[in-house]
Amino acid sequence: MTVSDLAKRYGDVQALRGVSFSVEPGEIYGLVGPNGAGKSTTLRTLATLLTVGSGDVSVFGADVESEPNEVRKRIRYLPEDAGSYDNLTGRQYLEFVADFYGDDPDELVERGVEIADLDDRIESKTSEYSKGMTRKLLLASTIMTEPDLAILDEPTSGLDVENARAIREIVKQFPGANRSVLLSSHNMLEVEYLCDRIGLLNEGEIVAEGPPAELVERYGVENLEEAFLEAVA
Ligand SMILES: Nc1ncnc2c1ncn2[C@@H]1O[C@H](COP(=O)(O)OP(=O)(O)OP(=O)(O)O)[C@@H](O)[C@H]1O
Repeated sequence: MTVSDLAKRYGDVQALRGVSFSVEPGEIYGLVGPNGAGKSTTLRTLATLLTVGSGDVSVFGADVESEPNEVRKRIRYLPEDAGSYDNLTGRQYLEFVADFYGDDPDELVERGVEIADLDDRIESKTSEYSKGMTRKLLLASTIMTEPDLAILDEPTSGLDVENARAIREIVKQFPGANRSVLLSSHNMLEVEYLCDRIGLLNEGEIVAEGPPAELVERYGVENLEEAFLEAVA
């Protein structure tokens, strides 16, 4: 997956100013930056939901603008504010999603139930779920289909410590030889733990990129938060 010199404007707002990065098979790549840096805009463009302003964006060789259906076959996207269908139980929601994918929906649902790890609450209506339970269900429904690329927008935002940790473990387990993750976060500790490489995004530009430990070393600082401050200074 490659993003090359992506720029994007909303009216007067220049949201992205020439963003370039790639995600290699098997890795977890994090786009990290403050509110408004352009993380969601980048992820939504990759997920074929926004037009490319200028630049090139391709996923496994397919161009997101000219071949969006090819891209959609290979990716799954979890928006930050995603909801489920309130009148379904957790299991029914997984069944609903599984029917769109794969030849064996039952197997997908079983995998989803296992990933969500909600015990018997999987049989409860999702309208009764806490935010953490909903996020676990949605993340399970996103990755149970084993996409080549899972695009996760702020997967742990707004969750308590325990739920955030559960989500991180699910994400950490996901990559395989041909499966990678692109996520966004403004939590530096989280990306330090999760990501093989990160891109520090600020005001629509990647100001530094590399493995978290290498960035810390490059700037001669104690942690990623300080590295970010140095990179934008
Ligand atoms: N639909 C829109 N219309 C106008 N401006 C927008 C729109 N969506 C995003 N923007 C602006 O584009 C810039 C980048 O926004 P984006 O949501 O991509 O950032 P972000 O890094 O995901 O931030 P957050 O962490 O707050 O979600 C911001 O200045 C934002 O106000």
